[in-house]
Amino acid sequence: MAEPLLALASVTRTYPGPPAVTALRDANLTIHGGEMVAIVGPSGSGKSTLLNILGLLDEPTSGVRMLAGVDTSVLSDRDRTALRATRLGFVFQSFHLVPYLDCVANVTLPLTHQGFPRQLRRDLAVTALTTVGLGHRLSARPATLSGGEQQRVAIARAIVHEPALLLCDEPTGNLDSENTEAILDLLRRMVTGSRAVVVVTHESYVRDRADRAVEVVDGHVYG
Ligand SMILES: Nc1ncnc2c1ncn2[C@@H]1O[C@H](COP(=O)(O)OP(=O)(O)OP(=O)(O)O)[C@@H](O)[C@H]1O
Repeated sequence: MAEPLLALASVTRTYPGPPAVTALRDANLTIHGGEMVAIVGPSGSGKSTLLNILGLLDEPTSGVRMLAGVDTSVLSDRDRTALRATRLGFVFQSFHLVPYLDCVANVTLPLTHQGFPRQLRRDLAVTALTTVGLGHRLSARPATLSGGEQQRVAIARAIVHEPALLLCDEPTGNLDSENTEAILDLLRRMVTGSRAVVVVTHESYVRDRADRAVEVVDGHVYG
């Protein structure tokens, strides 16, 4: 089998407090390119903590995290940030678009510090916006778009640099059922042989669209 995109082995995360809270206990998880994985579990069970660790936004207290074969604990902060910026993309419930920038400018943001020439940045943003069905709204500001369209821009921004792993936190939480379906279809299309999509969700219909569900219960990761 191909090398996993991302693997956690015996990962524990304890917030020091006081009081200290162990939000993730001895977690093992492997994610391969080509799969869509749902992360589910009760409120406070550790889903956000897990997502932050998967996304290199937080560090394990103990255990090993490998991203694309690299043990991330040996990296400097700078190299870890660079790995996150090139290999990972993020989609959030509240779209986090910059209100005074148009769609193209929002989508080029992740490329700004990666040394791409301006014209290439624009071309990549136009391609990403076309992929999500917004090729006709390139110069629109977020406030002039529907919620579903804003989330499409956020997805374009998350894939513009061709990340290996797309991490989504309740991506349909602010959308009606029609837009939810469309966004789930789109996220499924983002899964390729070399790319995986991970979705934290409370919704059973989102879970049903994934290839498998990982359950987090009281900091334990199952599945
Ligand atoms: N920065 C922090 N400091 C201390 N404890 C924290 C911190 N962040 C989270 N926790 C605790 O860790 C546990 C897991 O929290 P986490 O946010 O990962 O759960 P969750 O499953 O994402 O919850 P929800 O579904 O409500 O968003 C909870 O007991 C929470 O109170």
